[in-house]
Amino acid sequence: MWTITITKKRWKQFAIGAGITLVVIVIFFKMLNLPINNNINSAMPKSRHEFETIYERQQRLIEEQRLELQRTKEELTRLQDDLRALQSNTPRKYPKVKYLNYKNRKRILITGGAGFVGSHLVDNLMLAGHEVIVVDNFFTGRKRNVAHWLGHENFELIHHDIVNPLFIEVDEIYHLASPASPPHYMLNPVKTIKTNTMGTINVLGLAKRVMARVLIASTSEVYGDPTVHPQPESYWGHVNPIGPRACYDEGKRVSETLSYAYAKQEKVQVRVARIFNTYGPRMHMNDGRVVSNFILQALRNETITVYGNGKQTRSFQYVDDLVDGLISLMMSNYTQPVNLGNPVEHTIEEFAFIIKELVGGHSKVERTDAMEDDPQRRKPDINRAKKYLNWEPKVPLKMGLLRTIDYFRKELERSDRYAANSKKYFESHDLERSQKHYQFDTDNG
Ligand SMILES: O=c1ccn([C@@H]2O[C@H](COP(=O)(O)OP(=O)(O)O[C@H]3OC[C@@H](O)[C@H](O)[C@H]3O)[C@@H](O)[C@H]2O)c(=O)[nH]1
Repeated sequence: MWTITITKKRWKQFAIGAGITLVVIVIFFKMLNLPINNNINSAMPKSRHEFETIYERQQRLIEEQRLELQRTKEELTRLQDDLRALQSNTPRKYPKVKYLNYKNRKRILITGGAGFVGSHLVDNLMLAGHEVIVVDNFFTGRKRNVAHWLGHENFELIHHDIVNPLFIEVDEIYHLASPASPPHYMLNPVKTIKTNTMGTINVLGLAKRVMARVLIASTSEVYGDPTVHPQPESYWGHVNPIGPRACYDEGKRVSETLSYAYAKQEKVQVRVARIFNTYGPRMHMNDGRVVSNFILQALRNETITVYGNGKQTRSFQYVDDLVDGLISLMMSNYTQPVNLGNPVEHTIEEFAFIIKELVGGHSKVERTDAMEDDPQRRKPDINRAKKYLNWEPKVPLKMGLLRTIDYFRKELERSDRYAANSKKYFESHDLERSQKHYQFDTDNG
C-alpha cells in the first residue's frame, strides 16, 4: 500500500513537471513567433527557404522595434522642449523680497554684479527690497550667479562693458567691475588698466550726472608688498609700478585718485573700500586664487601647490562679511578709504594644511616656484571700520571654509555630470541630426 502511494506521488510530480515544460516550450515558440502545433517538430523550419523567411520576419520585427524606440526618443525630446518652454512662460518663484515704499526704495547699479562678490551683494540688496541693475561684460562674471533673479520686477541685467559710457538713472552705484584674481588680471593687463581707469571715469561721470553716491571697490593690493604691518589706511603702500601686478595695483590706485578728484572737483559723493582677500561660494572653478586652487586640489586628491616657501601670509574674510561691510560703508557718512578684511592671519603653508584637514583625502602639500612680486605679509588694520561703520567680520575661517568646500564639491559633481551628459549626447545619433540641421543652416548662408 505504502509503495503504491509513493508511485502515485511520483507520477503526479512527473505530470506537473511535464506540464510546466510544455508550457515553457509553447511560450518560447510564441516569443519566436513560430507556428505551434501539437507536434513540436512541426514548428521547426523544414527547409532552408522556411528558415530564411522566419529569419527575415525576425529582422523586420527588430527593425520595427528600433524605429519605435527612435520615435519614442524623439517624442521625449519634444516633450522636454515643450516643458522647458512652459517653464519659461510660467511665473517663477523668487526669494521673498522685503517691501520698501517709494521713498526708501533705491535704484542701485552694481557694475560687475554677476561676479563672485557682486552677485552676493545683489542678493542682499534685492532681499532688502531695492531695485538692482547689474552691468557685467561676463569676462569673469557668470549669468548663473544672478539667474535666480532674472525676470523679477526689481531686477535688471545689462550686458555691457564699463569701459564704454553708460546712461541710466540710478541713486547709488557699487563699482565692482574688474577681474580680481591675479592670473585673470594679468591675462590682459591693458584691459585691466582700462577697466580700472576708463571704467571708473565712466562710473564717476554717471554718478556726477545723476547725483548718485558711488562706492569704489579698491583693494589691499594698493599697499603692494607692504613694509608696514598690519596695514592701516594711512599707509601709502609699496608698489612696483612696472611689475606684473601693476596693472591691477596701479589701476586701483588711479581709481581711488579719480574718486577723490571727482569728489573734490565735482562734489560726487564717494566711498572707497579696500577689500582684502575674500572667499566663498560662487568663486569660479578657474578663479586661480589660493582658496579655490587649494580646495579643488584637495577635493581631487591632487598635490596642493604652495607658491614659494609658503611663509607669506594672508588674512581671509568670508564673502558675507564683506557684503555687510560694503553696505555699511555706502550707508555711512565716512568718506575716506576703509579696509574691509578679516585680521586673522595665516601663512599660506598653514592654510594649505587647514584646507587639507577640512577636506580630508590624501593630497600632498608641495612647494613650487614663487610668484613674482608676491606680497609677503598682509593683514588689515580694521580699527577704522570698527569705529566708523561699527563693522567687523563675524564668520570664523573654518565655518566659511566648510561652506566653500561644500560649494566646490557640488560644482565638481555638476561639471562631471555635465561632461558625462554632453558625451552621451554627442555619441548618440542625435549628433547626426544636429549636424544635418547645421549643414542645412550653413547651406542657406
Ligand atoms: O595655488 C596657489 C595660489 C596662490 N598661492 C599663494 O597664495 C597667496 C594668495 O594668493 P591669491 O592669488 O589668492 O591672492 P593675492 O593675495 O595674491 O591677491 C589678491 O589680493 C587681494 C584681492 O584684492 C585680490 O583678490 C587679489 O589680487 C599668494 O602668496 C600666492 O602666491 C599659492 O601658494 N598657491
